[in-house]
Amino acid sequence: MHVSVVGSGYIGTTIAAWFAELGHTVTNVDIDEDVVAAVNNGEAPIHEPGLDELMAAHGGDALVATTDYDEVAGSDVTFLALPTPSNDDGSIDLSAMKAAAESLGDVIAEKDDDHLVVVKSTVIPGTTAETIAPIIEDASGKTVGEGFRIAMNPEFLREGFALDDFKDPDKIVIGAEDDQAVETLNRVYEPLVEAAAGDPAIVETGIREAEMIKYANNAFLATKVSLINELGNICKEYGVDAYEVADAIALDHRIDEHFLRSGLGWGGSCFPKDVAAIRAAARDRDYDPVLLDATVEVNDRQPERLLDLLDDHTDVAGKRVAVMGLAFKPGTDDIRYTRAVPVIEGLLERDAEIVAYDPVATENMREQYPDITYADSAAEALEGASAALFVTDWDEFGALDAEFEAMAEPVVIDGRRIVEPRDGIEYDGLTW
Ligand SMILES: NC(=O)c1ccc[n+]([C@@H]2O[C@H](COP(=O)([O-])OP(=O)(O)OC[C@H]3O[C@@H](n4cnc5c(N)ncnc54)[C@H](O)[C@@H]3O)[C@@H](O)[C@H]2O)c1
Ligand SMILES: O=c1ccn([C@@H]2O[C@H](COP(=O)(O)OP(=O)(O)O[C@H]3O[C@H](CO)[C@@H](O)[C@H](O)[C@H]3O)[C@@H](O)[C@H]2O)c(=O)[nH]1
Repeated sequence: MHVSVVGSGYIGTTIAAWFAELGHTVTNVDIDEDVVAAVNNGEAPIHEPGLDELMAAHGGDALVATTDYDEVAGSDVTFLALPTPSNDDGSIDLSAMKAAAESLGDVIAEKDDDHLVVVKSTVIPGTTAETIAPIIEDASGKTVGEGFRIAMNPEFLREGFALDDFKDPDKIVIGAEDDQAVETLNRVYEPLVEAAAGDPAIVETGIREAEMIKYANNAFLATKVSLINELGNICKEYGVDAYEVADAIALDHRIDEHFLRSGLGWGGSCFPKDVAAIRAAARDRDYDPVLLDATVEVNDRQPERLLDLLDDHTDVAGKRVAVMGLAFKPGTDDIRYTRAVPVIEGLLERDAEIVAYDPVATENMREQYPDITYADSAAEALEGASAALFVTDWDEFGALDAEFEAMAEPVVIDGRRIVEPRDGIEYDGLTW
């Protein structure tokens, strides 16, 4: 099939590359010329393990990027993989989606065959049918079901594992109100389902349900992490090993072992924005989402708790402090809503001299904090530091050993349970 993907960010690039790998012809549209050039040169515009190889194989070949929406006309189906960031009140900003819907409508106006538009972005229930579809109708002069069709197909992949998650998903959710849209989406995913190592469930449901399933998924997982963080905080007060407790409760299949790592809490481009959006949407309908409010409150407190632990061990004013990890989690250069930001802010308030290290996210953070020092290695960050705060659980941090000996004062405050306590360091951790 000929598939087009609008937006070539974390989701758009991943799905475009995979659709090409699965044998589809793929056209990728993005407004950013640098992104388009990278894709056509066979380079990944974002950092994601394994993506370089996939882009090298298909970029400029089965996968061609363009800034020109007209190129979409030759495709059978278009996925909208555009950002839906938070407004100040938590609701989602649909400006990119609306602009793309209008451009797509102009293309559909000129097209003779039927076209399927699939919302891949995370949007509040009602958005696809009540906001996106009418814009395409106005711009194309056609109506849903006559000239074009609409569907919603949320994405559940995780950054850092994007390729594996996409090719081997637990579920594929197809939200649509007409059989032809369902059939087309099933054909798009057919080679993926055949190649998947597991047996992904295909959930055929309504458009609103598909939109809500995405928020429910993320709200559930974010709440699970906040719950284990709350329990971890209580464990610490009682000198109980929170990870032993987590391992034991995970044996109950109703709980399971995933998302039970307590620590600094959740960041990233999705949980913060999606929990904020569904809380705002609930309030919009006069429903008070007390549990989701608490989910966020627990999460907001974790960096403060880390900084309180630091204060228990040393006064960092005027001292060099290493911030170990800047990405919101390992395996990505994404710093959106990373817990590193409240940690850096807390250290700046304490007049610490910050030296930060991350294996891949340094350049992104440098744009936000140009005035702090960035080290090229973990060893360089630790050298001469009076304290080290572990913010991201990169594997390489777990292997640090002799490097701690170069610290001025070996105070190690672990936000991610990544450093093993040992002789020679003054260790404290959020949940240990
Ligand atoms: N990042 C994830 O892991 C993830 C996972 C599941 C769902 N999602 C959802 O997918 C959506 C996209 O997220 P993302 O992280 O890929 O976003 P992103 O910010 O990484 O990428 C968006 C891309 O869209 C381009 N763009 C912006 N406006 C455009 C327009 N009018 N026309 C064409 N291109 C345009 C940008 O240049 C950018 O390359 C969001 O709704 C997000 O919630 C993201
Ligand atoms: O036990 C855990 C698991 C995760 N986290 C933190 O939670 C955040 C999110 O992690 P993860 O879910 O692995 O990364 P994302 O790439 O943000 O993926 C989430 O958000 C995506 C975008 O919506 C969804 O597609 C995925 O299903 C969903 O897991 C990160 O800050 C992690 O450090 C923990 O603190 N403890």
